[in-house]
Formats: sequence, structure tokens, C-alpha cells
Amino acid sequence: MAPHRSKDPVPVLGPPALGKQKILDLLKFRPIDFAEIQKSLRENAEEAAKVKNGENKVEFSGRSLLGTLSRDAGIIKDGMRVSSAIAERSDGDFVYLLVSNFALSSTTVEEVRMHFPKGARVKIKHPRALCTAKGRVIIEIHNPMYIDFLGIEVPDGLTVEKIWEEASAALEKKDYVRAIHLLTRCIDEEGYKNKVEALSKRCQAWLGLNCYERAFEDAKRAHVVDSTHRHTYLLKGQLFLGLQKFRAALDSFYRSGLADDDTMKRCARLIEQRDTGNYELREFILGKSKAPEVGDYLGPVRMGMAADEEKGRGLFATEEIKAGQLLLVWNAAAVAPREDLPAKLMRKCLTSRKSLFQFLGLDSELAMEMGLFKPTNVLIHDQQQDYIWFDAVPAIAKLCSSYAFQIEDKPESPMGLWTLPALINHSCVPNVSQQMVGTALFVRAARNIRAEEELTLPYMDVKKPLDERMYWTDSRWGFTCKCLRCRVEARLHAQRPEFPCFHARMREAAKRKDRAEALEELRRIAVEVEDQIATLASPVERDWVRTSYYLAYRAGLLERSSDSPAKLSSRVSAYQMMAALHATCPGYGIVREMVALAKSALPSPGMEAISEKSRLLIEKEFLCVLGEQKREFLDVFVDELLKGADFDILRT
Ligand SMILES: C[S@@+](CC[C@H](N)C(=O)[O-])C[C@H]1O[C@@H](n2cnc3c(N)ncnc32)[C@H](O)[C@@H]1O
Repeated sequence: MAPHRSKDPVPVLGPPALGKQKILDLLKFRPIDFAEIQKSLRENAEEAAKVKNGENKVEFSGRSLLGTLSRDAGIIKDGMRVSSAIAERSDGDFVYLLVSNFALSSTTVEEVRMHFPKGARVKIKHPRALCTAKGRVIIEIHNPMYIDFLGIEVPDGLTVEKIWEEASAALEKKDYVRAIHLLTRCIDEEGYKNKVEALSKRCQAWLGLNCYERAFEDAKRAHVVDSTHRHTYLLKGQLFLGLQKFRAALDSFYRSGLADDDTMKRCARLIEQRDTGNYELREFILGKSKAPEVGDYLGPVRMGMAADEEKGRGLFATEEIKAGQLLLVWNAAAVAPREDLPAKLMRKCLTSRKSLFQFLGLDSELAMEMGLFKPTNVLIHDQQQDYIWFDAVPAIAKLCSSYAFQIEDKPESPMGLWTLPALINHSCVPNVSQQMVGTALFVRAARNIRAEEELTLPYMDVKKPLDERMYWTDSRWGFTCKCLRCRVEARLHAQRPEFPCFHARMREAAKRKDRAEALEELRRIAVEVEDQIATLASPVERDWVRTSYYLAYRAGLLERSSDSPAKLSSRVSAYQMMAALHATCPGYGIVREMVALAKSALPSPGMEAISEKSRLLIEKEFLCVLGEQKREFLDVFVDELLKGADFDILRT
């Protein structure tokens, strides 16, 4: 059978046709380690020889090399980031084709096969013989765009019915790539009777690979031939669900008549959440259920340029907002250990242009386009040239460093990227809070926010002195924070030389081996800070400074010692400290500290008797984290916390 040129090209990664030079600039090559390639070639030469298969042919054609991949491609060696395939020339000699990708560290075998399926006819542009070992020509390529897929080779003499059988078996075995190639043969066969079924099955295979856009194209084509095809409606429902198009999913499930009740209810729930921002999380909050599946929600928020040009873009409230109000619910584009995040994001981009555009749209020079982020705006296209190179990975890695963050403030905590929330700028007196529900991020107002006010959140623990905060924003994010709190504290530092010394002394105290001595020094520092700020006219400025030296205040209030010469508690009460934390960084992991402070004011350890005003303050803090809650729920929650219960929702 002659090589078949598919009308539906397999998902070869081609150059981007996004029309923006900037994207091209972003997609830079990484240097190739030739020594490593050669080593792998030597290691694989013997194996290559065993794959000899007389039916495969390779001819040189001008500057291109035509051939058939005679072996399933795979990852040569764990972590080597190299994919390989073998083609065979007509003279019986092998061409060992090596496609290396040094940036994509966690390429999966499935992905490699998707691009280099066994039996595929390929045209290798600009072939370059790297070296010959034992008379074999070895072609090295380091960018998949130099390979054109010409279709899949199917053995001679197979009837279309037989190909259909093979395709169905491949689909059954979840060998989606092979199923796609075989079904393409059936679909392209002139006058093929089973076209709707074949398109529907291919749609299913694309879905199996999470290639939603291609699945959508096939579903559309199937419905052109038979607009009532029920299985296709079922698949369409699944793919719309995957694309978070819940209304369309529900409609498709309904038309299919094949979806079960649970699926229909799930869609209805997700639609309600998206429309109303009404997420039922109580069971999850109390730790009685797993994180529920949630749809993205876009509240009264817009993208715009920050007043301070240096900050670039930011998010703004479009109306007046009350503390606790939900602003955004955003599912992560990806969550993974730090080193795997770029590859995981890349994979997502390869299967969904929505992710790709949103992600590249994060680059401030590229886009200022809120439409990209509307949950209901799903881009569905099927243009091969819109797929991007593997080599976009370095660009993605670069963007990761500016926009991704860790779920928890622990070195081993995974990193994630939440596209729209990633545009919220930093402040040391933030006005929004964020909580993680599974891998979805909930962003709420942590204070009352005026219409058109910029939304801000802290990029780090802001219960730290000015110098330490400055060090963090500068070294990790490359900017100097100019929020009001930083400006007030910078002025204090300039006027009173004690302040920079407090910070240095705190660092020294933390290093001391003798814990009692360290605590004593911290208590002394807190008393001295209190002396310095007593003259500050503004109570809120005093709160900010207290929060900056919280480590010292904590030692004075929570780890008191009866023989301590420095009596901080006679100068500032635990309640005042709670209020200071709440005024400075509401919603930021301070609930536990507030509870500890409230309990510290009790004559003896116990949960019942914290003062009414402390309890009210804790409830106010909850509002910033959980939004408005029913009285009964709030009581249960606060009581549990006072008893020492820990809640996942308070991690972030
Ligand atoms: C996660 S991004 C926020 C979105 C960014 N403003 C943009 O236009 O893409 C973080 C970057 O924003 C800028 N940024 C955030 N908060 C800032 C602040 N308070 N002052 C100055 N620059 C800030 C810094 O360049 C930082 O590296």
C-alpha cells in the first residue's frame, strides 16, 4: 500500500503561527550536549541493529530524508530527555534518528510516541549525519519541526474493514495514537460507510490524549454527517467538561441521552458555582470531605496597568467590594514539583490552545487582554501551525519564575501556576487573601475594597522586618516594594538608627543555641520597639511595625517567663497584637497565631473563656478567609480551632 498522506496531520509540533515576533524571540534554542548524544548512540547502536525489518524503506530525496519509523519511539534513558526512533534505508542499512530535547525533562513515553509513532512515514528536513558507527548513518535532529509526518504505514493488502478492526482494538487498549492513525485511514477512504463511527471513535482517541480541540473537530465532522449521533454527543459533553464549558457540556449530555444522573448533576452544580460564585465548601473546610471539583469563577475584577508603572499590570476591583467577598476561583494550569513545572505546563499547552494563550499572555509585552482569561472563552481551533515547539520550554521556564508560586511556604512544597491570579501584585499590607481548595485557588477580599482599587496580596510572609521583606522582594522577584507600610517603615529607619539594629539583633538572637537566652533577647527587642513606636501618632502605623517585629512580640506575649525582666505584656496586650496582625495582613495564615494569642491572655490554659472581643476578632479574620458563613458553622469552626484542630484551608 502506498504511503498515505493523512488529511488530518498527527500532532507534530510546528512553528507557532501566533504572528508575534515576541513569541518567536521567546522560543530560543538550548545548547545541545553532543557528547551526551554520542554516548547514547553508542549505547543504542546494538539495539538498533536488531530492529531490522525488510518492509521499511528509506530514500534520500534532495535535502530531505524519507523513511518509515520501524520502532516505537521512546525515552532512551530515564531523565535523558531524548527521544529516538529508527528508520531504515532501502539498501537495508539503518538510519538511526535521534530527536533530542534537553529542555523537557519529564517527557513521557506516551508523548514521544504521539510524535513518533511506529509505522509513520516521515520526511526529515535538513538531515544532518552526526557520525557513522559500524557503517550506519546516524541522523541527529534537535527540533521536531524538522520532521514532517506523512501518515502512517499500514501493511499491504489490509482491507478497510480489517483496519477498522485494528483501530477498534487499539482504542480498546488505549493505544490512542495508533487508533488515531488507523481511523484516519478509514475516514479518508473514499465512500467509507462507517464514517460517523470512525470520526466518533477518533474523537474519543483525541480525548484520551486530552487533545480537546482535535476531539472537537472530529465531533463536529461526525455531526455534519449525522446530527443525531448519540455517542458523539456524549463525547462532546466530556470534552466540553474538560474545557470547563459546563453549559455546552450539559446540553451535549442531555442530547446524547446516554449520560448518567451523576454527570448531569455535576454539570448543573458547576454551572451554578460559576454563575453565582456560590461554592459549598463547609464539609471540606471541616476536613470531612476531599476538596470538591470546582469551576473557575471570575468576579468583579479587571486587568489594568498599576498606577506605579514599575509594577506593570495588575488586577483591579470593578466595583465596591466587602471583606470576605469572593473575587476569583481559579484552577491551576499545573501543579508539580519545582523542576517539573515547566514540562507539565508545556504538556498542557500542547493539548489546549486556551492554556497556551493564557500562559504566553502572562508575558506583559504580549498581552493585556482580559478576554484571554474569561472562563467561558474557550478557543477551539484546529490549525496545525498553532502548535508550538518543544523549544518553548525555556520560555515557559522563564515565565514560571515570574508567575508560579509554592502552595505552602516550605522548600519541598510543589509549585503551581494560576494564570489570572498570577497578575495580582504584591503589597506588605495586602487587601486580598488566597486559599487553596485542592489545587484551585480561591481569592477573596480581605478588607473592604473601593471600586477601581488595585488588588494586592503578599508574595511572602509579611510578619517580618522591613529589611528582610526588601531582601525577599528584591532577590526573588526583582523589585522594591513601595507600599505605604514600607514607606512608613523606611522613614522610621532613616529617623531612628535603632530600627536597623533591631533587625540585626533579631537575627543574632535566632542563631543563639541557648533558647532561653534567645527568647529573653527577643522580649527585650519587643519592649524597645514598643518604646520607639509609642510616639507614633497613627495607630495603624503602630500595628504595622508590631507586625514587622512579630517574632519578638511573640516571644514576649506567648513565651513569657515569670522571671523575665522585660515585661512586654504590661505594655501591649495579646489582644492588641491580634488586632495588629489582622490590620496588617488579614487572611494570611494568622488565624492560628491569633488563637494562640487569645488563649495566652487566659489565666490558665483552657478553651472556653477567651474574651468576647478576641472571639469577635477571630471571627472577623475568618470572614477574610472563608467569606460569610452561617452562625452555627462559625461556632463549630472556632470551637474546633480553640481545641487545637488543624484545618487544611488555613495552610495558605
Ligand atoms: C506575579 S507578577 C505580577 C504581574 C505583573 N505586574 C505583570 O505585569 O505581569 C510579579 C511581578 O510583578 C511586579 N510587581 C509585583 N508587585 C510589585 C510591587 N509591589 N512593586 C513593584 N513591582 C511589583 C514585579 O515585576 C514582579 O516580578
